[in-house]
Amino acid sequence: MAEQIAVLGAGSWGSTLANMLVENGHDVKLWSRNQEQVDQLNNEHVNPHYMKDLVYSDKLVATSDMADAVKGAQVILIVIPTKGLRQVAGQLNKILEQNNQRPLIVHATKGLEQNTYKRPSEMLMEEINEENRRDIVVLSGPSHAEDVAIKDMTAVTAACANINDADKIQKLFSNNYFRVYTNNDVIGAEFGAALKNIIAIGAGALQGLGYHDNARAALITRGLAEIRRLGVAFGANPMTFIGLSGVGDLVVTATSKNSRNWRAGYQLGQGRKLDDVIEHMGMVIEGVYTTKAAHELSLKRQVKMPITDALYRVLYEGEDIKNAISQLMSRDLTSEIE
Ligand SMILES: NC(=O)C1=CN([C@@H]2O[C@H](COP(=O)(O)OP(=O)(O)OC[C@H]3O[C@@H](n4cnc5c(N)ncnc54)[C@H](OP(=O)(O)O)[C@@H]3O)[C@@H](O)[C@H]2O)C=CC1
Ligand SMILES: O=C(CO)COP(=O)(O)O
Repeated sequence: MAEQIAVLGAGSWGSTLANMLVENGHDVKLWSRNQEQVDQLNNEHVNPHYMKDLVYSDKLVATSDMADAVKGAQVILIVIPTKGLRQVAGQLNKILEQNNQRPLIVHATKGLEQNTYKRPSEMLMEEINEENRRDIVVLSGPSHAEDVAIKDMTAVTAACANINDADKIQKLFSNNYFRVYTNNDVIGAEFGAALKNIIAIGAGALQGLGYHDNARAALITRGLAEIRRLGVAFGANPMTFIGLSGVGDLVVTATSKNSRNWRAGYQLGQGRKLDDVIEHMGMVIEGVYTTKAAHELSLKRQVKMPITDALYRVLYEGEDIKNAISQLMSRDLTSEIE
């Protein structure tokens, strides 16, 4: 059945999902704060800054008026980088209050908030009144926008404490190339999504420095061990980390040139400066900010995250990457299984 869906955020992922939802037969309004981008999407059906090869459906309606996007929507999908999420959610809350609206809210944001270390669903629950929302659904998993745009086979997770809401999102989003599984572990899905970006930067850096397959496999495996450790300390189900929003997303991000986090790491490995890498990416590199949040959180919770700590020193304290790698490799020898 066709649903009315609002998508907030017209970057790479938001605009690609909005287009896919139109092709799934839904009535979709895509909100962007940028009027020029809205005009390009409506008139030329392109979004060249974010998705240079995608021609969008002429049934997709873009708008820079959030109230217009949201009016009457039964489902609202939020695809805003972590840094802007609270502000957009606050704006949305005012509109929902005025309309007396109670939609199902889904987000696809992958990060942790600076200083508070909150997960995206926690930020959304704080910013959007309980009377104006149901449980939050997390859409996560190995899903580069570039692959979904060309209808490559993709499988993701819809996680929600209320499994009926996860089921609803599973049905709305799934099609013959995009398969959605459900999970009730929101904490695990969000920690997996946020923390894999740190490891992806590390994997790119290793490649930029000239390391090979063994190094990448070691980083991914031991990276997953520390992602799971932090997630479980906050109540995540350890099984989630061997699922799509765990190892699945880690593998795709840590092995693909489509990943902005991997590309950032690669350039750092090749000797470029962080500010320069951020400036030239033109899209969000969530892992840079999540490294700081996760490093601080791991100290606070006394959870060992040696790879995250090494990357923190490289990104925020100017340590040479090669030194950080030697330090990692010369730590006390330990058991693989805790
Ligand atoms: N790209 C991908 O393949 C995937 C991305 N994700 C996650 O989705 C989230 C969004 O990523 P992605 O779409 O790739 O990011 P992009 O950098 O491609 O786009 C970000 C979008 O968010 C908008 N935006 C940023 N801050 C604000 C704000 N304060 N108010 C309003 N709009 C804002 C930007 O607007 P403007 O252009 O005006 O700056 C832009 O439209 C991230 O957390 C990412 O990790 C998840 C799965 C896949
Ligand atoms: O989360 C993603 C794919 O699942 C996107 O990763 P990047 O942000 O590294 O491009």
